[in-house]
Amino acid sequence: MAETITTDMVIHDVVTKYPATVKVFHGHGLPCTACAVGARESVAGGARTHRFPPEKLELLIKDLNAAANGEVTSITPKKAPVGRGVPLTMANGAPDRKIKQVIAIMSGKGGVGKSLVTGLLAVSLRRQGQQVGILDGDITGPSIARMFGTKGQPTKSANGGIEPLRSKGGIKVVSMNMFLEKESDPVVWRGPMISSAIKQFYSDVDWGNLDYLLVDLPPGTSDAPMTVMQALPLDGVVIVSSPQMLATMIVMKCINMVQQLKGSIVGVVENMSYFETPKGERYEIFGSSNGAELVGMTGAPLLGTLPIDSALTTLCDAGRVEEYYAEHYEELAANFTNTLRIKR
Ligand SMILES: Nc1ncnc2c1ncn2[C@@H]1O[C@H](COP(=O)(O)OP(=O)(O)OP(=O)(O)O)[C@@H](O)[C@H]1O
Repeated sequence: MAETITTDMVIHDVVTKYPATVKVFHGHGLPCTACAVGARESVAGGARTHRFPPEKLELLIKDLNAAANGEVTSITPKKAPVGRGVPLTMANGAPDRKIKQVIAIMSGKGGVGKSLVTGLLAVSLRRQGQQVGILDGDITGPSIARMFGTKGQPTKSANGGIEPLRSKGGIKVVSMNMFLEKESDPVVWRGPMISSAIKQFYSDVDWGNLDYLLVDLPPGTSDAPMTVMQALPLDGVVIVSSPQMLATMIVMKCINMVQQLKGSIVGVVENMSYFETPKGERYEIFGSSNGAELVGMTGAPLLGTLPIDSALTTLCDAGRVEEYYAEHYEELAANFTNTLRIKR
Protein backbone atom coordinates (compact mmCIF):
# COMPACT_ATOMS: atom_id res chain seq x y z
CA MET A 1 0.00 0.00 0.00
CA ALA A 2 1.45 3.34 -1.09
CA GLU A 3 1.77 6.30 1.25
CA THR A 4 -1.31 8.57 1.00
CA ILE A 5 -0.77 11.38 -1.51
CA THR A 6 -1.98 14.72 -0.19
CA THR A 7 -2.43 18.19 -1.69
CA ASP A 8 0.64 19.64 0.08
CA MET A 9 3.08 17.18 -1.50
CA VAL A 10 5.52 18.48 -4.15
CA ILE A 11 4.54 17.34 -7.66
CA HIS A 12 8.00 16.07 -8.61
CA ASP A 13 8.24 14.09 -5.35
CA VAL A 14 4.93 12.40 -6.12
CA VAL A 15 5.87 11.41 -9.70
CA THR A 16 9.36 10.32 -8.67
CA LYS A 17 7.93 8.01 -6.02
CA TYR A 18 4.94 6.86 -8.07
CA PRO A 19 5.64 7.15 -11.83
CA ALA A 20 2.13 5.86 -12.62
CA THR A 21 0.78 9.21 -11.38
CA VAL A 22 2.28 11.11 -14.34
CA LYS A 23 -0.57 10.03 -16.61
CA VAL A 24 -3.06 11.16 -13.96
CA PHE A 25 -1.52 14.66 -13.76
CA HIS A 26 -1.54 14.92 -17.55
CA GLY A 27 -5.01 13.43 -17.87
CA HIS A 28 -6.37 16.05 -15.49
CA GLY A 29 -4.75 18.82 -17.53
CA LEU A 30 -1.80 19.44 -15.21
CA PRO A 31 1.41 19.41 -17.28
CA CYS A 32 3.52 20.49 -14.26
CA THR A 33 5.29 17.11 -14.06
CA ALA A 34 7.69 18.16 -16.81
CA CYS A 35 7.74 21.90 -16.03
CA ALA A 36 10.60 23.31 -14.03
CA VAL A 37 7.85 24.66 -11.73
CA GLY A 38 6.82 21.13 -10.72
CA ALA A 39 10.12 20.73 -8.86
CA ARG A 40 8.90 23.02 -6.07
CA GLU A 41 5.15 23.31 -6.65
CA SER A 42 2.70 21.40 -4.46
CA VAL A 43 -0.23 19.50 -5.93
CA ALA A 44 -2.56 22.17 -4.50
CA GLY A 45 -0.36 24.95 -5.94
CA GLY A 46 -0.43 23.35 -9.41
CA ALA A 47 -4.18 22.96 -9.20
CA ARG A 48 -4.52 26.63 -8.18
CA THR A 49 -2.36 27.80 -11.12
CA HIS A 50 -4.56 25.84 -13.49
CA ARG A 51 -7.72 27.16 -11.81
CA PHE A 52 -9.03 23.85 -10.50
CA PRO A 53 -12.29 24.08 -8.53
CA PRO A 54 -12.17 22.15 -5.18
CA GLU A 55 -14.11 19.15 -6.53
CA LYS A 56 -11.64 18.74 -9.42
CA LEU A 57 -8.70 18.82 -6.99
CA GLU A 58 -10.49 16.21 -4.87
CA LEU A 59 -10.90 13.92 -7.91
CA LEU A 60 -7.25 14.48 -8.84
CA ILE A 61 -6.10 13.40 -5.37
CA LYS A 62 -8.39 10.37 -5.53
CA ASP A 63 -6.96 9.36 -8.92
CA LEU A 64 -3.36 9.98 -7.80
CA ASN A 65 -3.83 7.64 -4.87
CA ALA A 66 -5.55 5.07 -7.07
CA ALA A 67 -2.70 5.18 -9.62
CA ALA A 68 -0.06 4.92 -6.88
CA ASN A 69 -1.78 1.75 -5.65
CA GLY A 70 -2.22 0.27 -9.14
CA GLU A 71 -5.98 0.78 -9.06
CA VAL A 72 -8.33 2.03 -11.79
CA THR A 73 -8.54 5.83 -12.22
CA SER A 74 -11.14 8.06 -13.87
CA ILE A 75 -8.59 8.94 -16.59
CA THR A 76 -8.98 7.19 -19.92
CA PRO A 77 -5.73 6.62 -21.81
CA LYS A 78 -4.92 9.07 -24.59
CA LYS A 79 -5.31 8.00 -28.27
CA ALA A 80 -2.34 6.47 -30.08
CA PRO A 81 0.02 8.97 -31.68
CA VAL A 82 -0.91 10.21 -35.10
CA GLY A 83 0.29 8.53 -38.30
CA ARG A 84 0.91 5.13 -36.76
CA GLY A 85 -1.58 3.49 -39.10
CA VAL A 86 0.34 4.41 -42.25
CA PRO A 87 3.85 2.99 -41.85
CA LEU A 88 6.28 3.83 -44.62
CA THR A 89 9.05 1.37 -45.38
CA MET A 90 12.60 2.47 -44.81
CA ALA A 91 15.13 2.51 -47.64
CA ASN A 92 16.83 -0.67 -46.49
CA GLY A 93 13.54 -2.52 -46.31
CA ALA A 94 13.65 -2.78 -42.52
CA PRO A 95 10.60 -1.76 -40.52
CA ASP A 96 10.87 1.87 -39.41
CA ARG A 97 11.45 1.13 -35.74
CA LYS A 98 15.15 1.72 -36.21
CA ILE A 99 14.09 5.28 -35.48
CA LYS A 100 12.97 5.34 -31.89
CA GLN A 101 11.13 8.68 -31.88
CA VAL A 102 9.91 10.87 -34.73
CA ILE A 103 9.14 14.37 -33.49
CA ALA A 104 7.89 17.29 -35.59
CA ILE A 105 8.71 20.89 -34.70
CA MET A 106 5.86 23.21 -35.66
CA SER A 107 4.83 26.82 -35.38
CA GLY A 108 1.86 28.75 -36.62
CA LYS A 109 3.70 31.91 -37.51
CA GLY A 110 6.83 32.18 -39.64
CA GLY A 111 10.13 33.45 -38.33
CA VAL A 112 9.62 32.57 -34.66
CA GLY A 113 12.76 30.42 -34.63
CA LYS A 114 11.37 26.96 -35.32
CA SER A 115 14.39 25.89 -37.39
CA LEU A 116 16.74 27.29 -34.80
CA VAL A 117 14.99 25.41 -31.99
CA THR A 118 15.10 22.23 -34.12
CA GLY A 119 18.81 22.71 -34.76
CA LEU A 120 19.78 23.50 -31.17
CA LEU A 121 17.60 20.77 -29.73
CA ALA A 122 19.41 18.34 -32.05
CA VAL A 123 22.79 19.71 -30.93
CA SER A 124 21.96 19.31 -27.22
CA LEU A 125 20.56 15.79 -27.74
CA ARG A 126 23.73 14.87 -29.63
CA ARG A 127 25.82 16.20 -26.73
CA GLN A 128 23.87 13.81 -24.50
CA GLY A 129 25.21 11.02 -26.75
CA GLN A 130 21.97 10.44 -28.67
CA GLN A 131 21.84 9.49 -32.35
CA VAL A 132 19.96 12.34 -34.01
CA GLY A 133 18.69 13.10 -37.52
CA ILE A 134 16.99 16.20 -38.89
CA LEU A 135 14.56 15.99 -41.77
CA ASP A 136 14.13 19.52 -43.09
CA GLY A 137 10.47 19.48 -44.06
CA ASP A 138 10.58 23.11 -45.12
CA ILE A 139 10.98 22.21 -48.80
CA THR A 140 10.57 25.71 -50.23
CA GLY A 141 12.49 27.60 -47.52
CA PRO A 142 15.05 25.16 -46.13
CA SER A 143 17.57 26.51 -43.62
CA ILE A 144 18.88 23.48 -41.73
CA ALA A 145 21.75 22.62 -44.10
CA ARG A 146 23.04 26.20 -43.97
CA MET A 147 22.78 26.31 -40.18
CA PHE A 148 24.96 23.17 -39.86
CA GLY A 149 27.30 24.08 -42.68
CA THR A 150 26.71 20.73 -44.41
CA LYS A 151 27.92 20.98 -47.98
CA GLY A 152 27.65 18.75 -51.04
CA GLN A 153 25.03 16.35 -52.29
CA PRO A 154 23.87 13.18 -50.55
CA THR A 155 25.18 9.97 -52.12
CA LYS A 156 23.71 6.50 -52.52
CA SER A 157 23.93 4.45 -49.35
CA ALA A 158 25.16 0.85 -49.15
CA ASN A 159 21.50 -0.18 -48.83
CA GLY A 160 20.54 1.62 -52.03
CA GLY A 161 18.85 4.53 -50.25
CA ILE A 162 19.93 8.15 -49.91
CA GLU A 163 22.83 8.65 -47.51
CA PRO A 164 22.12 11.73 -45.38
CA LEU A 165 24.88 14.31 -44.92
CA ARG A 166 26.48 14.49 -41.48
CA SER A 167 27.19 17.61 -39.51
CA LYS A 168 30.59 18.01 -37.81
CA GLY A 169 29.04 16.72 -34.58
CA GLY A 170 27.54 13.66 -36.30
CA ILE A 171 23.93 14.79 -36.76
CA LYS A 172 22.38 13.29 -39.91
CA VAL A 173 20.75 15.96 -42.05
CA VAL A 174 18.59 15.93 -45.16
CA SER A 175 17.36 19.17 -46.65
CA MET A 176 16.05 20.21 -50.07
CA ASN A 177 18.99 22.58 -50.62
CA MET A 178 21.30 19.56 -50.87
CA PHE A 179 19.50 18.48 -54.03
CA LEU A 180 19.60 21.86 -55.78
CA GLU A 181 22.33 22.97 -58.10
CA LYS A 182 22.55 26.35 -56.40
CA GLU A 183 21.43 27.13 -52.84
CA SER A 184 19.52 30.14 -54.18
CA ASP A 185 17.51 28.10 -56.75
CA PRO A 186 13.80 28.36 -55.89
CA VAL A 187 11.62 25.29 -55.45
CA VAL A 188 8.43 26.26 -57.27
CA TRP A 189 6.27 23.30 -56.39
CA ARG A 190 2.63 22.81 -55.57
CA GLY A 191 1.44 21.06 -52.42
CA PRO A 192 1.35 17.44 -53.71
CA MET A 193 4.98 17.66 -54.92
CA ILE A 194 6.07 19.09 -51.58
CA SER A 195 4.24 16.33 -49.72
CA SER A 196 5.84 13.72 -51.94
CA ALA A 197 9.34 15.12 -51.27
CA ILE A 198 8.76 15.00 -47.50
CA LYS A 199 7.60 11.37 -47.70
CA GLN A 200 10.67 10.48 -49.75
CA PHE A 201 12.95 12.22 -47.26
CA TYR A 202 11.53 9.88 -44.68
CA SER A 203 11.21 6.65 -46.62
CA ASP A 204 14.06 6.80 -49.16
CA VAL A 205 16.75 8.16 -46.87
CA ASP A 206 18.86 5.58 -45.11
CA TRP A 207 18.58 7.10 -41.64
CA GLY A 208 20.05 4.01 -39.97
CA ASN A 209 19.64 3.79 -36.20
CA LEU A 210 18.37 6.97 -34.61
CA ASP A 211 17.17 7.86 -31.14
CA TYR A 212 15.43 10.95 -32.50
CA LEU A 213 14.42 12.11 -35.95
CA LEU A 214 13.42 15.78 -35.70
CA VAL A 215 11.24 17.04 -38.54
CA ASP A 216 11.44 20.79 -39.09
CA LEU A 217 8.18 21.93 -40.66
CA PRO A 218 7.30 25.07 -42.58
CA PRO A 219 5.05 27.46 -40.64
CA GLY A 220 1.28 27.12 -40.71
CA THR A 221 -1.14 24.29 -41.29
CA SER A 222 -0.73 23.69 -45.03
CA ASP A 223 0.05 20.50 -47.00
CA ALA A 224 3.50 19.92 -45.53
CA PRO A 225 2.47 19.78 -41.86
CA MET A 226 -0.58 17.71 -42.86
CA THR A 227 1.62 15.20 -44.70
CA VAL A 228 3.95 14.86 -41.74
CA MET A 229 1.05 14.43 -39.33
CA GLN A 230 -0.72 11.85 -41.46
CA ALA A 231 1.95 9.91 -43.34
CA LEU A 232 4.89 9.78 -40.92
CA PRO A 233 4.79 7.61 -37.79
CA LEU A 234 4.93 10.65 -35.58
CA ASP A 235 5.46 10.28 -31.84
CA GLY A 236 4.75 13.89 -31.01
CA VAL A 237 4.91 17.55 -31.88
CA VAL A 238 6.86 20.39 -30.27
CA ILE A 239 5.21 23.77 -30.75
CA VAL A 240 7.38 26.88 -31.00
CA SER A 241 6.05 30.37 -30.42
CA SER A 242 7.26 33.83 -29.47
CA PRO A 243 5.85 36.20 -26.83
CA GLN A 244 3.97 38.24 -29.44
CA MET A 245 0.19 37.88 -28.98
CA LEU A 246 -0.19 37.45 -32.75
CA ALA A 247 2.16 34.46 -32.71
CA THR A 248 0.27 32.98 -29.77
CA MET A 249 -3.03 33.41 -31.59
CA ILE A 250 -1.71 31.73 -34.75
CA VAL A 251 -0.12 28.96 -32.69
CA MET A 252 -3.65 28.11 -31.58
CA LYS A 253 -4.42 27.05 -35.17
CA CYS A 254 -1.50 24.62 -35.05
CA ILE A 255 -2.59 23.25 -31.71
CA ASN A 256 -6.14 22.76 -33.03
CA MET A 257 -4.77 20.98 -36.09
CA VAL A 258 -2.62 18.63 -34.02
CA GLN A 259 -5.57 17.91 -31.74
CA GLN A 260 -7.98 17.38 -34.67
CA LEU A 261 -5.55 14.86 -36.16
CA LYS A 262 -5.28 13.16 -32.76
CA GLY A 263 -1.61 14.05 -32.46
CA SER A 264 0.30 14.34 -29.24
CA ILE A 265 1.91 17.62 -28.18
CA VAL A 266 5.18 16.96 -26.36
CA GLY A 267 5.52 20.53 -25.17
CA VAL A 268 5.82 24.15 -26.10
CA VAL A 269 8.86 26.37 -26.45
CA GLU A 270 8.76 30.13 -26.20
CA ASN A 271 11.60 31.59 -28.24
CA MET A 272 12.82 35.20 -28.23
CA SER A 273 11.32 35.59 -24.75
CA TYR A 274 13.72 38.27 -23.62
CA PHE A 275 17.10 39.84 -24.18
CA GLU A 276 19.67 39.94 -21.39
CA THR A 277 22.46 42.50 -21.29
CA PRO A 278 25.97 41.47 -20.16
CA LYS A 279 25.09 43.11 -16.81
CA GLY A 280 22.12 40.76 -16.42
CA GLU A 281 19.35 43.30 -17.12
CA ARG A 282 16.41 41.68 -18.88
CA TYR A 283 14.28 43.31 -21.57
CA GLU A 284 11.13 41.65 -22.90
CA ILE A 285 11.47 43.03 -26.40
CA PHE A 286 8.42 41.32 -27.91
CA GLY A 287 6.23 41.73 -24.82
CA SER A 288 5.76 39.70 -21.69
CA SER A 289 5.85 35.91 -21.80
CA ASN A 290 2.79 34.01 -22.96
CA GLY A 291 4.22 30.73 -21.68
CA ALA A 292 1.42 30.19 -19.17
CA GLU A 293 -1.23 30.73 -21.88
CA LEU A 294 0.55 28.28 -24.18
CA VAL A 295 0.60 25.68 -21.44
CA GLY A 296 -3.08 26.30 -20.76
CA MET A 297 -3.92 26.03 -24.47
CA THR A 298 -2.02 22.81 -25.09
CA GLY A 299 -2.20 21.09 -21.74
CA ALA A 300 1.46 20.30 -22.44
CA PRO A 301 4.53 21.49 -20.51
CA LEU A 302 6.61 24.54 -21.27
CA LEU A 303 9.90 22.96 -22.32
CA GLY A 304 11.84 26.21 -22.35
CA THR A 305 11.84 29.99 -22.61
CA LEU A 306 14.73 31.04 -24.79
CA PRO A 307 16.42 34.44 -24.91
CA ILE A 308 17.40 36.43 -27.98
CA ASP A 309 21.12 36.08 -28.52
CA SER A 310 22.80 37.76 -31.46
CA ALA A 311 25.73 35.33 -31.21
CA LEU A 312 23.31 32.65 -32.33
CA THR A 313 22.34 34.45 -35.52
CA THR A 314 26.01 34.91 -36.41
CA LEU A 315 26.85 31.22 -35.81
CA CYS A 316 23.77 30.04 -37.77
CA ASP A 317 24.68 32.23 -40.72
CA ALA A 318 28.23 30.84 -40.63
CA GLY A 319 27.04 27.20 -40.51
CA ARG A 320 28.51 26.78 -37.01
CA VAL A 321 25.42 26.30 -34.87
CA GLU A 322 27.07 23.33 -33.14
CA GLU A 323 29.60 25.66 -31.53
CA TYR A 324 26.85 27.39 -29.56
CA TYR A 325 26.42 26.46 -25.93
CA ALA A 326 23.91 27.89 -23.46
CA GLU A 327 22.29 26.37 -20.39
CA HIS A 328 18.80 27.17 -21.74
CA TYR A 329 19.22 24.69 -24.57
CA GLU A 330 20.60 21.94 -22.35
CA GLU A 331 17.56 22.45 -20.10
CA LEU A 332 15.29 22.40 -23.13
CA ALA A 333 16.75 19.05 -24.24
CA ALA A 334 16.52 17.64 -20.70
CA ASN A 335 12.85 18.69 -20.39
CA PHE A 336 12.18 17.26 -23.84
CA THR A 337 13.69 13.83 -23.10
CA ASN A 338 12.07 13.70 -19.64
CA THR A 339 8.64 14.49 -21.08
CA LEU A 340 8.98 11.80 -23.74
CA ARG A 341 10.17 9.29 -21.15
CA ILE A 342 7.15 10.07 -18.98
CA LYS A 343 4.73 9.86 -21.92
CA ARG A 344 5.91 6.42 -23.01
N1 LIG B 1 16.68 33.18 -29.86
C1 LIG B 1 17.20 33.73 -30.95
N2 LIG B 1 18.23 34.61 -30.84
C2 LIG B 1 18.77 35.19 -31.93
N3 LIG B 1 18.37 34.95 -33.20
C3 LIG B 1 17.35 34.08 -33.37
C4 LIG B 1 16.72 33.43 -32.27
N4 LIG B 1 15.76 32.63 -32.75
C5 LIG B 1 15.77 32.76 -34.09
N5 LIG B 1 16.73 33.64 -34.48
C6 LIG B 1 17.04 34.06 -35.84
O1 LIG B 1 15.81 34.47 -36.44
C7 LIG B 1 15.76 34.05 -37.79
C8 LIG B 1 14.53 33.18 -38.01
O2 LIG B 1 14.70 31.96 -37.30
P1 LIG B 1 14.28 30.57 -37.92
O3 LIG B 1 14.70 30.45 -39.34
O4 LIG B 1 14.71 29.53 -36.97
O5 LIG B 1 12.69 30.74 -37.87
P2 LIG B 1 11.56 29.81 -38.48
O6 LIG B 1 10.40 29.95 -37.57
O7 LIG B 1 12.07 28.45 -38.73
O8 LIG B 1 11.33 30.55 -39.85
P3 LIG B 1 10.45 30.06 -41.11
O9 LIG B 1 9.10 30.58 -40.83
O10 LIG B 1 11.10 30.77 -42.25
O11 LIG B 1 10.52 28.58 -41.22
C9 LIG B 1 17.07 33.32 -38.08
O12 LIG B 1 17.96 34.22 -38.65
C10 LIG B 1 17.54 32.90 -36.69
O13 LIG B 1 18.95 32.77 -36.63
